[in-house]
Amino acid sequence: MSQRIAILGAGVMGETLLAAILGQGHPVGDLVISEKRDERAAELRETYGVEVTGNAEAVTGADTILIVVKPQDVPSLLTEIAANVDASSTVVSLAAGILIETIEAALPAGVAVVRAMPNTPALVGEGMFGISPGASCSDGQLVAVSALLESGGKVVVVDESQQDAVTAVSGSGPAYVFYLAEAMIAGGIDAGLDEATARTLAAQTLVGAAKLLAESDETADELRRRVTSPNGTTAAAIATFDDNGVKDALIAGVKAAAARSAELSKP
Ligand SMILES: NC(=O)C1=CN([C@@H]2O[C@H](COP(=O)(O)OP(=O)(O)OC[C@H]3O[C@@H](n4cnc5c(N)ncnc54)[C@H](OP(=O)(O)O)[C@@H]3O)[C@@H](O)[C@H]2O)C=CC1
Ligand SMILES: O=C(O)[C@@H]1CCC=N1
Repeated sequence: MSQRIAILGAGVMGETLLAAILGQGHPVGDLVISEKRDERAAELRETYGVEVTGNAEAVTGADTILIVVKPQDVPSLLTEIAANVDASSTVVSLAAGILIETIEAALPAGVAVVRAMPNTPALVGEGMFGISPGASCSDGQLVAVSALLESGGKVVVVDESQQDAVTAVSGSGPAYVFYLAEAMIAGGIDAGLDEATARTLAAQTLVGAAKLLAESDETADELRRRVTSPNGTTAAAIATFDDNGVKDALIAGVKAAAARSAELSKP
């Protein structure tokens, strides 16, 4: 049975989800994306062959509605679509910090709501999604949302109370890794490499280390120690990081992201 999917918001994450869902083999005719700007709408039609409309039109008759606008734009969006959302629809919000109860209160009673936190590696099929069901979401609806998002990567189900932490670790996390990559590339250039070579070395090192972490039973700490020969090069680097409080600063950064996510949840 065909499932009509509406994506509301055609920014970085909206386009990422569109590409991932199409990549999973969903017929383009089952999808619709909303966009106000004519130029952007034309670009989306041309690139993906997808239907582009306004929000109210997009949600009409949609089985699954993905909300992918900025958190501050969610309340007005909900007001705009509420009358056109069918009670049998599943609404998935990917907006950081927006509570399930806020969405449920703005939509017709009984609409199934799922809060999801994605990340941008979904663009290459290696995303991470933390999802939380609302009170009206059945097990079957949650499984269907999970299967849809798996088009972009892995999915874990968490209690909504953990969403600020999920946001801080995996939602914002790719930015921390790119920050590390920036530093590895800059350090490599200072040490004598050209930029392209430094980028290749850094990128493949991050891919390889991430794969090792994902596939190994060892802790991150154990894996790090296995790279670190006594009195060797890695020991010199780690000692310098520790002297400069790098790990403490990163932990503080993750906590700041969680705190900001919690702040975004406040009315
Ligand atoms: N980017 C990321 O890594 C992640 C993002 N998210 C969440 O995803 C959501 C979107 O983020 P992101 O894609 O980065 O942001 P963007 O700003 O790139 O995209 C948001 C899009 O929504 C559009 N928009 C704004 N208001 C409306 C409206 N009323 N109807 C339809 N479209 C509208 C904007 O258009 P215009 O620019 O014209 O206003 C813009 O194209 C956020 O809530 C964020 O918290 C979550 C995890 C990771
Ligand atoms: O920075 C943000 O607020 C969004 C949520 C997680 C990643 N990007």
